[in-house]
Amino acid sequence: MTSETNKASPVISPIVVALDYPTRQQAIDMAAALDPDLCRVKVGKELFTSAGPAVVDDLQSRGFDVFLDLKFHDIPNTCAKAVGAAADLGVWMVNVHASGGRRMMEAARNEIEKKSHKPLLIGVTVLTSMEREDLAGIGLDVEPLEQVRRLAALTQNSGLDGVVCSAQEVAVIRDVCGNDFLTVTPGIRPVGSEVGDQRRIMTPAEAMSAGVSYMVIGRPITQVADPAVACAEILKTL
Ligand SMILES: O=C(O)c1cc(=O)[nH]c(=O)n1[C@@H]1O[C@H](COP(=O)(O)O)[C@@H](O)[C@H]1O
Repeated sequence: MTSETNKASPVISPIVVALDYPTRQQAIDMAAALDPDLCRVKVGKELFTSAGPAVVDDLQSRGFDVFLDLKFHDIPNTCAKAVGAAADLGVWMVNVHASGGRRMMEAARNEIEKKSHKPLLIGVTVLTSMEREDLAGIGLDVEPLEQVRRLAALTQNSGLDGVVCSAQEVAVIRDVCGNDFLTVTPGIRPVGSEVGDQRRIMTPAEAMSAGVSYMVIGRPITQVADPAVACAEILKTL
């Protein structure tokens, strides 16, 4: 269900740089150091909440495809309208929490189908910061891989274009959902970089071999002395 608009995107790199900043200016400064032919960018909750939709316009006018990562999770009507508003911003990709369930995801899909610009619609499975004990804490007595597999199948059956998951789960998702179903993987950590709050991680090269469609990378690029060099170095390993 990938839209024509997105198939036409000229960027061949799988890297999506997470612009997790508190101000528009910091995000724009980082974008200025990056090449829109070598990566896409992600606007998440921190930046969107502080800078608003204008920052999406700023980044798009600089040539970047924007992944609007607001992980919508609400009743079907509210979620669908939010996804529709994201489509109206012209973003390349938008996501919802798959745990919002089939009716919520179908409503989001249907809303996008009404729009002239159709972003890729992606379901977040199990956050890459979570491991088995975190799932137990919310009442799920299951391995992350099993929960990811279940939510990926539900996401595909609800008509979405792909999932956010860890690169560790990509092989299983390809088995269950096929090669056209997109996998978007945060939790990417080059050898030697700080793991921080992430738990289910892989290096960029491992993620590439696992067959991820896109890898989301934040701090290993944005928190180093030369982000452009870090991005180029990671690309070289792929
Ligand atoms: O949807 C996401 O992008 C996302 C899902 C997930 O399961 N884990 C995850 O880390 N993310 C986002 O991916 C980015 C990862 O950033 P770093 O950990 O700094 O590389 C952050 O902006 C997270 O909000």
